[in-house]
Amino acid sequence: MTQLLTAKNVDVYYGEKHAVKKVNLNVDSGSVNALIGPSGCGKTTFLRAINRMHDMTPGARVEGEIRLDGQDLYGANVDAVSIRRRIGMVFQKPNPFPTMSIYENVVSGLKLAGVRDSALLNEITERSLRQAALWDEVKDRLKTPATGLSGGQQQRLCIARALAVEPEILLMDEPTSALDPASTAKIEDLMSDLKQVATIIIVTHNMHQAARVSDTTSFFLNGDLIEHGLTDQIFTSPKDERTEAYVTGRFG
Ligand SMILES: Nc1ncnc2c1ncn2[C@@H]1O[C@H](COP(=O)(O)OP(=O)(O)OP(=O)(O)O)[C@@H](O)[C@H]1O
Repeated sequence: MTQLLTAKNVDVYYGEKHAVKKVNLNVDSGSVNALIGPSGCGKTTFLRAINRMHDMTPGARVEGEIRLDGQDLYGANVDAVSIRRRIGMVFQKPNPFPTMSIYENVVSGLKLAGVRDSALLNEITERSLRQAALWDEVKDRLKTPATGLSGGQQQRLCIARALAVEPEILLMDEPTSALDPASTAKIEDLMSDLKQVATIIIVTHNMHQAARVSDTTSFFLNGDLIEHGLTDQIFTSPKDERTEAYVTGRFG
């Protein structure tokens, strides 16, 4: 495996608030990486730094270096929109475009990028919906409103929409926290297939989920990355006593 993403001395501030402190992290391509830690420890803040979402947050500031395939994502001539095409995101609450059909949701990013060839759009729609394990459930109603889907189906649609533009990395911010157990299980089952097409970084509150789906785990506390390692090691033989206290449920 090759290192796809490298974060070096990353700090994130909201005004005076120092939310992420000197974080160093390397992510291999083709892996699932979980970010865990108690509420407010900076997981989401770090995740959003990776695809420059803080560019849109008034008062937020990112320092340090984040590289994708060697390219400095905060470099002078780098366009944030092109970064978000290479690093897609799925949010906590499913957010399909409410006025669009299932099909239009999936192809929205491609259309923005100027793709007009309908055979190609159809082909990518099927491929993306299959990758998100939704194709069989929606193939006969692609032109119906996305809002007619269940919450779990809407979240898989959002995964398909993110995959359609073939991102190298997919960021997932607590993607199952608004879903029922059956929908959660479906998305967890998807992870090992998804990592064949995109490297995944997932924020989760659910330690069982991190243990089930990820290859590596990073434990955050008060903005510091306390420990990063193979998920098995983090859960069975953590090196730092704070990690141990957290993964054994003593706080958080
Ligand atoms: N837009 C913002 N403006 C100011 N402070 C913020 C903002 N967003 C987050 N924070 C603060 O930054 C810190 C880190 O928040 P963050 O959302 O990254 O934590 P988290 O680990 O993802 O928490 P949770 O698990 O509850 O989602 C918290 O103290 C939070 O209150």
